[in-house]
Amino acid sequence: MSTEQNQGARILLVDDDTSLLKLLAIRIESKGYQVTTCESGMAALQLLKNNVFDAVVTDLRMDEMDGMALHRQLQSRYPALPVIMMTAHGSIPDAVEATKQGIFAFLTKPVDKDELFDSLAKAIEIHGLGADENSKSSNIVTRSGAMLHLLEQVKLLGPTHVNVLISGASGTGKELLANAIHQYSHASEGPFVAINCGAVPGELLESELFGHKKGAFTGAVKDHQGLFQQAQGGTLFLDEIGDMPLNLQVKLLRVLQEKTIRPVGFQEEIPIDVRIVSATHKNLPDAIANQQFREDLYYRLNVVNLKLPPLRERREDVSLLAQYFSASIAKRMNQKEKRFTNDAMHALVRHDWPGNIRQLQNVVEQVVALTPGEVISVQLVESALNSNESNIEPLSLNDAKKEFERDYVINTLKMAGGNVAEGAKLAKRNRSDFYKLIKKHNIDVDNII
Ligand SMILES: Nc1ncnc2c1ncn2[C@@H]1O[C@H](COP(=O)(O)OP(=O)(O)OP(=O)(O)O)[C@@H](O)[C@H]1O
Repeated sequence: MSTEQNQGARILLVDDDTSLLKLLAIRIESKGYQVTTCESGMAALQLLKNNVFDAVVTDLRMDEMDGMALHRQLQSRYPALPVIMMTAHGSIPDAVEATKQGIFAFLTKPVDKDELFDSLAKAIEIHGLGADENSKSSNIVTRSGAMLHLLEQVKLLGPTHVNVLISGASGTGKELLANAIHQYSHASEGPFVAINCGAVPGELLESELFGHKKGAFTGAVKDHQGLFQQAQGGTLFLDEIGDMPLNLQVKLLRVLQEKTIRPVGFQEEIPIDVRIVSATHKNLPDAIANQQFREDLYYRLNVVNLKLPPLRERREDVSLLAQYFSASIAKRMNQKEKRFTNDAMHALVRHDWPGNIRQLQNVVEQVVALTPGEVISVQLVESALNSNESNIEPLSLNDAKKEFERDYVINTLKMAGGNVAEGAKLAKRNRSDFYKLIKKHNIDVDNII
């Protein structure tokens, strides 16, 4: 890590030897760090209550609370905070034991300044900068500049009631961000209701969203309240909006314009007061160009667009999230929190995370479950990364083509209102060719709308 990247990193320096404290502070500040000093473990804990630090450098031998006791306190209160311990020559505890306890580095006094700078730079490279205050008010764990900027926008947007479209790859935290928008809105006391439009078959989605009357169709054995009504006075999160069938897109647009819904089989309109946050991993302008998404609906939903970066573009969040997930498991299972060795953490930070935060969460769950002691090894992390990656099998080119062709025919038929001749025209194919495609993919034309 370069000196420029250290700018702003906040170091808490603890030593009861005041002259050494001053000297070390000047040295560390000369490298571009911000240094806060204090003379006891208790004072350090007090400072940590109201300030965020990125690393702690502490003396081992101190009266009342020594460096190890301070470290134990820090470990339970701030597990992601790296601790560098300084000690007089000859009193270094067994290095293996020290690493097991999660101490980032042991330095002998008199401290070699290059060794100190190396340890600090490495600690901040691996652990990144501390989570920011802004992220604490939502459930979003982050210290990434891009994410903190997004959270600032969320704070501003929350109370405005405008529709927000979140774009980002799978597992980047779209639902969590949608929930943060809700938390910052005036309707935060109201319900937050989420639906994945891609996971519900088209024919069911309409009644899921708008509800239905008993007997409106076969299987409608009683009145059903739709999600719009369930979200009344709150927020409705429409995940994977790009997968919504075209006929429903028309209905949704009408709802957004009229601010009323009509459950299937109902005669009367019901007024609704619901804020819409939607999300997609698809490129909607492309879907519009391919006539798979309505442009007018896009502009209604996309009053403001928030883009969630993939995890590999905010690597500074990896260690924070990994420790957060490990701590959450410990809390859930009522166990002691398991810690990663420096090498294990480095392996996580270097990884590319195609499945983003959800994948990181899976890997952490896996390694925590397979670690008998308290320290998670690099070997275990590497094997979890390998097995996890091989689970995400890419489609073969042939399968991808088949999938695309099938979706294309279905969407074209939808646009043609289920009329095969019209569909063939839109696809610029003759009718018998288009029929062959319908047969090849086993598409039920009668139920296409
Ligand atoms: N910054 C974060 N801090 C803590 N947990 C997070 C964060 N981002 C995501 N998660 C967790 O990761 C998991 C995936 O997040 P989420 O469901 O919000 O992603 P998504 O983008 O909506 O995924 P998909 O596109 O697959 O629906 C969830 O368990 C969520 O709580």
